[in-house]
Amino acid sequence: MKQQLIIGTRSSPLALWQAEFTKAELSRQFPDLDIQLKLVKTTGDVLLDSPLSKIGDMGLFTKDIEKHLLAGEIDLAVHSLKDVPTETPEGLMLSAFTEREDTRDVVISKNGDTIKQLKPNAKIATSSLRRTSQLLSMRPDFELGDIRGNLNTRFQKFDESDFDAMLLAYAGVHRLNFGDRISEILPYELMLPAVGQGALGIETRIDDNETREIVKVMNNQNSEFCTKAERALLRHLQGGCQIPIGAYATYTNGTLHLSAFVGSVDGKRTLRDEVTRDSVTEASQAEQAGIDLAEALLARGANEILAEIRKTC
Ligand SMILES: NCc1[nH]cc(CCC(=O)O)c1CC(=O)O
Repeated sequence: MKQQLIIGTRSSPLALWQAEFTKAELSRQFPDLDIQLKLVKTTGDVLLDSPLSKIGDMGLFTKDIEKHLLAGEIDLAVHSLKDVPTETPEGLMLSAFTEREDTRDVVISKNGDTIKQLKPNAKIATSSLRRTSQLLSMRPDFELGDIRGNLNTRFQKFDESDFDAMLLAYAGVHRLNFGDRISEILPYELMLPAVGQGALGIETRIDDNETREIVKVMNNQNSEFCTKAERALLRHLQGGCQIPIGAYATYTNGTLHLSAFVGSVDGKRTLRDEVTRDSVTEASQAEQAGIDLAEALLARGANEILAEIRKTC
């Protein structure tokens, strides 16, 4: 039995919260294990401060930590699952999908306005194509801009800016105790979250059976099936580009339900569809539901929307 376990994490306050949470859970279940955190600076963190950077679902937050994992300098990596690319590097695997926090997005507005209440042509901060597309499809009048940095920095910059509102994930806002700043929790009918939003993905080396066995206690089957369905959908659609796509799965009494959205960045073309599968008992069935929904979206015109986006990415 292993005596020491080293967790690799980014050093942002949210990443540290998530790594400390993982450490606490593992310590509770394995009291004799010596668990240490190792902070890793990632390309994504460096680029956060550069205004020209285009950061997104390209593994910029995960690649550097994965190098440390492959080199054996850390035993496991704790990521926000939504920042983890759908293709995992050779030799590594996601060994646990934690129970999800509320997966919805939230509006933080200066005077407490909801999306509907915000004034015409309000200035909204978001850098995500997914949020941009869904937001503009509801409110084409909004002027969108960008606030960069980790969550704490974004709150600080937002308060000093002339933005009227910003959009964030409930999970991060709640974990860092900014919950009292939430003006509206966006219902799934208006805003589908990012694939994997609200869950942590715990990554290990494939050949490290001992660590895999230990981190299994963090796995939540419901979360695993739901996020695997969402990730299979994304893998089937994305083709190396950051695209405006949202998805949300539930898994109750053996029934998996998956909703998804694909849209143009300007929000003028949007597609939504869903699939329900009964008697799901294996992760592979959940993944198949994701692939089938992706195919249905492609057949209904997602391929044209995506082709347009790929021209510029
Ligand atoms: N892309 C940044 C990121 N990665 C994970 C979270 C929050 C935690 C989560 O959504 O799981 C955030 C911030 C945000 O989108 O508001």
